Amino acid sequence: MSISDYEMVNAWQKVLTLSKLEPGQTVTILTSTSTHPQTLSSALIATQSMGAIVNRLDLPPVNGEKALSRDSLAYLGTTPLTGNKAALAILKESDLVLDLMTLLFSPEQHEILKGGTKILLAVEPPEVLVRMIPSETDRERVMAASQKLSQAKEMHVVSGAGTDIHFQLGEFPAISEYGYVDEPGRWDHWPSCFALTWPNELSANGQIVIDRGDILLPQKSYVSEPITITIKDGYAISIEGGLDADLLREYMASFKDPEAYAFSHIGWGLQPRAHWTTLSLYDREATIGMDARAFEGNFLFSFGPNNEAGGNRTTTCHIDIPLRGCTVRLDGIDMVKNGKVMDGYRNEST
Ligand SMILES: O=c1ccc(O)c[nH]1
Repeated sequence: MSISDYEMVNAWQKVLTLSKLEPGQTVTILTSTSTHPQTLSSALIATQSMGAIVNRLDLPPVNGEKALSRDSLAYLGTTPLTGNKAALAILKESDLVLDLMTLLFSPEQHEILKGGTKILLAVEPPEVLVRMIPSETDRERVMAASQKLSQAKEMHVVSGAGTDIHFQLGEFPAISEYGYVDEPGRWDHWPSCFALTWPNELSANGQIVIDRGDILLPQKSYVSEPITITIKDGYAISIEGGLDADLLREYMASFKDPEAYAFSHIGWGLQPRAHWTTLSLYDREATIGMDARAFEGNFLFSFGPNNEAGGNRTTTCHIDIPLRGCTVRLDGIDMVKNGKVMDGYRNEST
């Protein structure tokens, strides 16, 4: 069901207030051909209603002829900002960038954040954004989880389907995604609400079973028969199963890049307003699947780059895979048990 302009303006005002937007600050709204018109028009109204100096920067799309999907997270690395000094200059001069285009996993994003500019990504449909307006409660839960991740030395993930994998941790920071940018230099994604980190390089070993009903992104498909992935020293060395496995293996092979089989981020979902089922109710290209990434109790892992965390691996291939029914253990303590978040750690740390 669609959302009224009034509701969407109101949602932006809540998120911008949580993001501490002040009168007189400069906001630049970054758009491209895939930007949702209602998200844009309501952002322009909300930012001006809060006294901001508002710009809009519209950039032509890139990589259309290289990517095999139109999903903005499927083909990474270069963006319309690559080599575009004038566009970088306006964004670096802004206090807040509303990214309605998708800069994620780009070197330009880091360059903009370094100077203290805040970036908030928002590319899901308006009704999804309004259903998951972030809250300070979301932030508290995610911060507690990412604190546990930042203190842990090892993550062990198991499931009844046969997943049994160990990751060593500590080389990279823990990231908290809670949907608003309340500190200078912060990046976040509305909607989200999950904690993640990256495994130490070459440290992942074991197997992951993507079970029936688990989700592949950007494929936006629910796996119909299990896919078994063998992991050795940080890389997927085999991807076996039925048609879903063949499709995943062929898609990753099309990038002709051995780094596509390395791990990107690992973590778990904490958003009670996100649902595993939502993807089954949307046309494939109508969403980037944030319900799948954020639903409470998932184990979200991904293949691809680690430059987002400060690593030196960049690859244009990025696959996000949220699993149900896993137990995620940090240094022997269950953070998620059979797909249910154990919030006890929140009481300990807050
Ligand atoms: O918000 C996001 C979206 C995609 C991703 O891979 C990480 N975080």
